Amino acid sequence: MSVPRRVRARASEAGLAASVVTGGASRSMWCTTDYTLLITVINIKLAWSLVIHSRLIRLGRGARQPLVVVTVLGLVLSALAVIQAFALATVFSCIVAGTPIDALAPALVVVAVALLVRPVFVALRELAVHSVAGAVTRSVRGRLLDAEAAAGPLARPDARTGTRQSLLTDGVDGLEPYFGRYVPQVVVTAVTVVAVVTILIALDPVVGLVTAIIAATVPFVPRLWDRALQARGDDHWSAYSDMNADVADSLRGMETLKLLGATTDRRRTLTESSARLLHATLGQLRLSLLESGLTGFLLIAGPAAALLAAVVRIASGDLAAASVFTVTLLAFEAFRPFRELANHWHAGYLGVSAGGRVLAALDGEPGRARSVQTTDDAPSVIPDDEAIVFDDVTFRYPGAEQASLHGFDLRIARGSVVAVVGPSGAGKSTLVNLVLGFGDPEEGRVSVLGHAARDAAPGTVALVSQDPVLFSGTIRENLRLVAPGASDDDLAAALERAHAADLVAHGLDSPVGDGGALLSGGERQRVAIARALLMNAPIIVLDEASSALDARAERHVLGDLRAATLPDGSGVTVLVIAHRLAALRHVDEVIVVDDGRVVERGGFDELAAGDGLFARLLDAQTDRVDA
Ligand SMILES: Nc1ncnc2c1ncn2[C@@H]1O[C@H](COP(=O)(O)OP(=O)(O)OP(=O)(O)O)[C@@H](O)[C@H]1O
Repeated sequence: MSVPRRVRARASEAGLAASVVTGGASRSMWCTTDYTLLITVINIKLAWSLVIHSRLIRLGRGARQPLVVVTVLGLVLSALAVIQAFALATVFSCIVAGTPIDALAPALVVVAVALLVRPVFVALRELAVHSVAGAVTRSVRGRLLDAEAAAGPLARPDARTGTRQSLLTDGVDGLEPYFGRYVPQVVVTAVTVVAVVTILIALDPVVGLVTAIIAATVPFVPRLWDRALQARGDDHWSAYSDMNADVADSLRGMETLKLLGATTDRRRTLTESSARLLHATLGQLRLSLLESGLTGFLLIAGPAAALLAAVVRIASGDLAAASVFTVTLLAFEAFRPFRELANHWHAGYLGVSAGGRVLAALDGEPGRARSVQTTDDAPSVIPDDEAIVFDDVTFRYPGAEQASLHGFDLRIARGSVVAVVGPSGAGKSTLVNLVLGFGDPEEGRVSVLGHAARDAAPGTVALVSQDPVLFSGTIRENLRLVAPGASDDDLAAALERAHAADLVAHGLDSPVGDGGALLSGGERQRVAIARALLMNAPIIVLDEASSALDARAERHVLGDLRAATLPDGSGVTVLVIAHRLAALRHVDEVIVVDDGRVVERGGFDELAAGDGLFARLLDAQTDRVDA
């Protein structure tokens, strides 16, 4: 393989074959160039498809612009490094050739400028990396939270809180280095390697080819362990999120564990999950070190092989001796981006392990697996005066063998106050979940104000549960959550309607504590009822929401809710699930549910006077009170 004389001449003249590979190049050289470029392009394509996980790339769509900026800045830094290498090679060649010191000035100025501007671009790139990280985490975390909210509590009943929390925090954070550093570096590496190898081929095809072959091998090394590394990454993430879930469970249930005398057993569980995490971390580390060792060897072997090839070519007279500096420094630059990429490799794998789970959580966005609900297709035949309609509904929880509701029919008129009662496990909470649109029936339809429940506009149904969630902050902040524009008078009025005047007297600025810990159970429930009233929702569902109040207060709250109206003057529909039946004396209708079906319905007095399930449940409670 001969090198064009013209190229050799130039290389010997300046120590720099530098830039020019022109039309005068021989056919054999072009063949070599084509071949090398082909290898490099295949290499880039493979590296891209194997190193970059295309499904994961979708997660970075919120950060396209800063990603481009980081990549461009990375390319500028690489270009500076190559220019600096050229200038240094010129300096060395001139020194060796005994060129007067004045002639070195331009090259020294280039080196000085490159050294001076480099930190500026490094700083700019760091800022851009943080923008990518911020944009990716904001967008992915937002989408995950939306998916969580849309899925509702029934979608992933077996998902542990700590596991979901890990995904939302550390899992999303794991994507930061993947997108901020690893992905742009893959592009920078690919472009730099192609550019530097092309220049080396122009200098000397043999040296260029040797560099190209070793450079093409580097991205394949981690591929040898790809599956194992990914499996170890998955193990590591599972162990990590399981341990977090165990810690979260333990913290939440600390008092219960203490009262049950189960702290020792719990400690053992935590020790075991820590040991599993340590084992998974060490396993991943061992494999990473092995892979880093081999990659590191290739990164040293690459420039060394290029230097060796250059020495052989110089010895055979095919390359000017002065070119040795250019070849060596450029060969080093061809492998430098790989070194940076290798540093981010670990981050890349973390991102891949976490990203896979993030994608799984986002699968089917907005997040709810649908079953057979057909309301969309069927024209609505819901009369205007009906707020909630269950039309021959059969519902089964995901994975459950038995249906929890079968052939369930129920029509609740707008503005009415209706109670649903029944023994434990009858299906009352299931009914509430379906009204809230958290699940889809296997058969039949659930409609809320004429729409499929799952399509009801946000704010249509206000739920107050037995153990409502209050957020750390003041009473005012908790109420303003649903009515940001409400005045203090509005807040106080809502609290009074929820029979929480004592809390008004206390002051709206009173802190409620973590999860409402500074309030009693009854106070928490009343604040939650006031919050539901402030929502101005046309339907309010109280699921054992007044269970912590005394019987008189519970009766009063329910009585007041009868009078609740919306801003347009229409009445609020109230669905009450209650165990304390005596408190339901003034509701419009009582629906009695048993074994997933409506078994009785009617007025309180009518059912109480009968001999059905309601009368038996009422008798049982009266007997208990009498006893
Ligand atoms: N997430 C779930 N997965 C599977 N089955 C469930 C799930 N939640 C409830 N069930 C089952 O559905 C049936 C109805 O439960 P539901 O919670 O609706 O009863 P309930 O009337 O509200 O009972 P309680 O008064 O004790 O709260 C029960 O057999 C229960 O075991």
